[in-house]
This record gives sequence, structure tokens and C-alpha cells, in this order.
Amino acid sequence: MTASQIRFAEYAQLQSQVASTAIGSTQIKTNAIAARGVEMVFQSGAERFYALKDIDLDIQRGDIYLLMGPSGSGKTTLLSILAGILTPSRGSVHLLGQEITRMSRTQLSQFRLENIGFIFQGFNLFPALTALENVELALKVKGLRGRSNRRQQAQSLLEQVGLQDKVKLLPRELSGGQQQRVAIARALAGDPPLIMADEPTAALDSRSGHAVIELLRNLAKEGGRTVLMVTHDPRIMDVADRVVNLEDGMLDQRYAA
Ligand SMILES: Nc1ncnc2c1ncn2[C@@H]1O[C@H](COP(=O)(O)OP(=O)(O)OP(=O)(O)O)[C@@H](O)[C@H]1O
Repeated sequence: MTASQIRFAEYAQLQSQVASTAIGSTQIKTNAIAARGVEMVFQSGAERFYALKDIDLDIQRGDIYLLMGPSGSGKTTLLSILAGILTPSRGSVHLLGQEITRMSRTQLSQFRLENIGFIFQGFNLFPALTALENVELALKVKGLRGRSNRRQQAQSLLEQVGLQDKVKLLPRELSGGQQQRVAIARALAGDPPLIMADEPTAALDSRSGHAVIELLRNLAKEGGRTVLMVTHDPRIMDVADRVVNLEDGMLDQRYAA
């Protein structure tokens, strides 16, 4: 190779590095969720346990992503880091183009309140409050002013999840699937662009599990929201845009069928 050919090869390599860095940073800015080099180490005495190792993840806006993998593979730890509930030992997380791993606690909790709706396996509803009051309370926490305004919005959210006839019932008077719908309506309070769910169908029978999956799919597709779910439920794979598999704290990414 001549000196000028070597210089050209070096130049071409440099150009491609610059281009890939530019693509990487564009993705970080435009994606709903972007994680780079995320590592989570739990220390117990002299022992260090790597729960997550060098995780890179890009989740596009409007998509349904599933986080699957065996028990203990790190799913809840990763979801908690992506939701800003846990701080990673290393690496960065951007949500909606903003780096949450650089935010103060106060900034982070405000960001979470405005942008993320959470859905849990055990529904986490207040047992003494009706379906309507549970959703109203979430709207109050999110800062929506005016009691009648909150009532109206809660009513409309419960309509969106098909529970317009059940608004006055207490959680114990609702089926598991209906309770999970109330929890979804509550997660939608304030119209957050991101929905994060930990095993949303685990406590449900097959029929109500399916109805909840359909609802989550419609929320993502019609509402333009991004949904990230931890699940063991293979039925959800049918509606996912992408399945992300964790194995011993490492990612194996593949597209859903
Ligand atoms: N606070 C902690 N301190 C020490 N180890 C922890 C802590 N939290 C999680 N771990 C460990 O990290 C690993 C991943 O846990 P995680 O709960 O993320 O797994 P998971 O894939 O969600 O499991 P499951 O499907 O059973 O809920 C496990 O080995 C767990 O014991």
C-alpha cells in the first residue's frame, strides 16, 4: 500500500467512525429510550455481583418492547434503571432525549411524574377508593387542578379502558382483569408518553390477560405511546414490535415474529 492509499484508508475509517457516532447520538436524542454501557453491580461484603453487564438498548417511540428472560436474569433491575428508580453503577440512560442518569433526585421524580406511567403485576390500587377515585388521585398527584376537572378526566380514562359502567365500584368488587384496567387508566393519567409495566398479565387468567394485552397494544399504536414490559407471558410476543431477551445480565436482541 502506498502512503497516500494508507492515508485514504485512515481517512475513510475516521469518516465511518464519525458517521456512526453521529447516528448513535441521533438515536439517543430521538429514541424514546436509549441506554449505553449500562452496568449494575450489587456489593455484598467483599463479593461483587454483576446483575447487568454492558447493556446498550434503543427503543423507538410508539413501539411495544418486551423484556423477557429467566428468573434472576436482571429484568426488573433493568426496568428500574430505565425508569429512573435505580441508578446504574455505570453507563447512561436517555429518556425522550434527556439524560436521566445526570438528573438530580428532584428533577428525576418530576420527570417520572410527567413522562412515565407505571403498571404493576399486583395492580397497587387503593382498596378503600373506588375505581374513579383511584384514577382521580393519580391525576391529583400529577398536579391536575380542579376537582370537577379531575372527575371528568378520570371518567374519560376509565371509558378508554372499557370500565365506564364500573367507576363506582371498589377494587374488591372488580375482577382481576378489571382491576388491571383501572391500573392502566391510572397509568395513563396526565397522558405520559412512556408506559412501563412489570408483569402486567401475570395475575390474570387467559381471557382477561388477552384483553389487557390488546388494550396495551391499542394504547401504543393509537396513542403513539412507547410501552416497555417485563413479562414471562409468551402471548404478549404476538403484539410486540421487538423482544429483548436478558440472559445472565446480558442482552440478546431479536425482532418479534
Ligand atoms: N438489591 C439487590 N442486592 C443484591 N442483589 C440483587 C439486588 N436486586 C437484585 N439482585 C440480584 O440481581 C439479579 C437480577 O435480579 P432481578 O430481580 O432483576 O431479576 P429478574 O429477571 O427480574 O427475576 P424474576 O423474573 O425472578 O423477577 C438476581 O440474581 C438478584 O438476586
